[in-house]
Amino acid sequence: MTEQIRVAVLGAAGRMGATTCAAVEAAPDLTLVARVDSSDGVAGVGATGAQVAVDFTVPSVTEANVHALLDAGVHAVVGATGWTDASRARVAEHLARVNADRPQGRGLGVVIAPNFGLSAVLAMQFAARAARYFESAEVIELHHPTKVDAPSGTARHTAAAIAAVRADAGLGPMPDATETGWEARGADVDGVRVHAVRLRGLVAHEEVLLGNPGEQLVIRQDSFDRVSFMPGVLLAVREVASRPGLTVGLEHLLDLG
Ligand SMILES: NC(=O)C1=CN([C@@H]2O[C@H](COP(=O)(O)OP(=O)(O)OC[C@H]3O[C@@H](n4cnc5c(N)ncnc54)[C@H](OP(=O)(O)O)[C@@H]3O)[C@@H](O)[C@H]2O)C=CC1
Ligand SMILES: O=C(O)C1=N[C@H](C(=O)O)C[C@H](O)C1
Repeated sequence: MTEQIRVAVLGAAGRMGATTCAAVEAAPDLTLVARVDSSDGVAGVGATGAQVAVDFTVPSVTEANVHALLDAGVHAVVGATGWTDASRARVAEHLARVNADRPQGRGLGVVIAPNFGLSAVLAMQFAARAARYFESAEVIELHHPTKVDAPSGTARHTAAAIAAVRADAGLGPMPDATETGWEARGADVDGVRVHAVRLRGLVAHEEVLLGNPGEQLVIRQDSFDRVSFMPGVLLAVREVASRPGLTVGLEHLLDLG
């Protein structure tokens, strides 16, 4: 029999949490040992024997959950949004501290992925690859109307990557003659405009528009069902223990990073 990885799911009653519980239960090498909801709190996860916890909670609690998991000696796979450079840096610093006290080769790992869907990861990669060749770039994310945060974590990550590539290539600000009505031009993420659509019937979708004189490149991905995120989530659950420290983005587990 293959060695089982014991998994806890935080936010288990939510849309992604419930889908993750089903995927873990269906995986022959994983055992679901805890379903943690908002009424339970994260404190008891260590006592469940979980080796890895998957966090699909909400932006307001996910960072605190990760710190509690690290204090309990549990690896973390994080899909919840709301992460910033500062909160990621605090987790990296916490990891360095706990791992200094752990035996060689037994360090804790945290994988934070703004999007576990292969189509989304590839769209972000393609957009970053293309960004240096275009004068203009804008991001449109489209989601179900029950989503609490905007713009999406994926769109922020996409825009930040485009901005980094543009800066590296020495591209200046994008052409934009707007003088009035800035509220209609979307959020500014590192100088890249990001537009958020909330529409009944949608799940999770993103378009990156790249423009030059006389031409346009559109990169689009669609997650029609939350099962699309599960291969990425399960990959991270299986890999996190062999990646001590902080990993941001599923691309690094797919050898795309
Ligand atoms: N990385 C990725 O690939 C993806 C990321 N996401 C992200 O995942 C997150 C969850 O999305 P979704 O499932 O749609 O949202 P839901 O609102 O359906 O689920 C969130 C769940 O977390 C629970 N929760 C809140 N606080 C706690 C807590 N302290 N401990 C345990 N559980 C808690 C909520 O319970 P209650 O309702 O009782 O408060 C709820 O059941 C979002 O940030 C979303 O953006 C979504 C899809 C893919
Ligand atoms: O809330 C969602 O649904 C999603 N959230 C993530 C995000 O904000 O990027 C990932 C995906 O877009 C679905």
